[in-house]
Amino acid sequence: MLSVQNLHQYYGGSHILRDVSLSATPGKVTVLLGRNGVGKTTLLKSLMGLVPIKSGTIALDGQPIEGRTPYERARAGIGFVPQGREIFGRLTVEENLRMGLAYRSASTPVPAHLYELFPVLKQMLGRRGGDLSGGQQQQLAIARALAPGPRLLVLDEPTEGIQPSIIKDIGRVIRQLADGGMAILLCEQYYDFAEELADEYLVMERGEVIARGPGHEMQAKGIRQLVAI
Ligand SMILES: Nc1ncnc2c1ncn2[C@@H]1O[C@H](COP(=O)(O)OP(=O)(O)OP(=O)(O)O)[C@@H](O)[C@H]1O
Repeated sequence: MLSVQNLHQYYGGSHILRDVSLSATPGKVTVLLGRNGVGKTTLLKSLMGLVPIKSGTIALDGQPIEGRTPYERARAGIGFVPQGREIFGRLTVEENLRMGLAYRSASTPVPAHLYELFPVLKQMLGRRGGDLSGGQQQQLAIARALAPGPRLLVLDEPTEGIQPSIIKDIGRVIRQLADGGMAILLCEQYYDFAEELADEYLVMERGEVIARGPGHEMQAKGIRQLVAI
């Protein structure tokens, strides 16, 4: 489904992504681990077309997308949950969800199954996004990304600053989505959460992928030590 080959990216003279290759597959959670500042967010933004790449290819179902706009990539089936959630604080929960449907017709309803995944959102439909807790905002950001029905969901550190009970709920939803056939690319620093969900893992250090393999090997390979602060 998603195939990234030999990606390089620079901010000015700084070489930020160095020959990064990875893939994400339907029905699997691919976890990207790395400490602060190794280039995870830059990689995800490159995938979404939010920052330009210098060289390399990004393909969705075999079709190159690296020349496409973020909007076109969303339409092609990629949902993005950005770091820091980027909820519209002055819009209601329902309006935030509708933003996820912006490229559909105005009468397209918010899919009801989103409220089954995140029941709290149904109770808070009229509440302003800015009045939600961090965990509720994170759930809203995930639901907004899911609203148009993506085939690949890309999440940038969804556990950052979130209370443990909501982290558990988010983990359950991610597993459920993958079991339903969605491809998931999850960028994380929280090792235990990542290990529990990973079907495949990659570790980045200074812009390079330094380790990769099946999720069940993470413990034996000592991956925790690679990302410990
Ligand atoms: N707009 C920018 N201009 C210049 N340098 C940047 C810019 N954004 C990020 N960087 C640098 O690029 C490197 C990678 O940053 P990035 O945010 O991708 O890392 P990260 O692994 O996602 O870290 P974090 O977990 O803190 O988000 C860092 O050294 C950062 O300082």
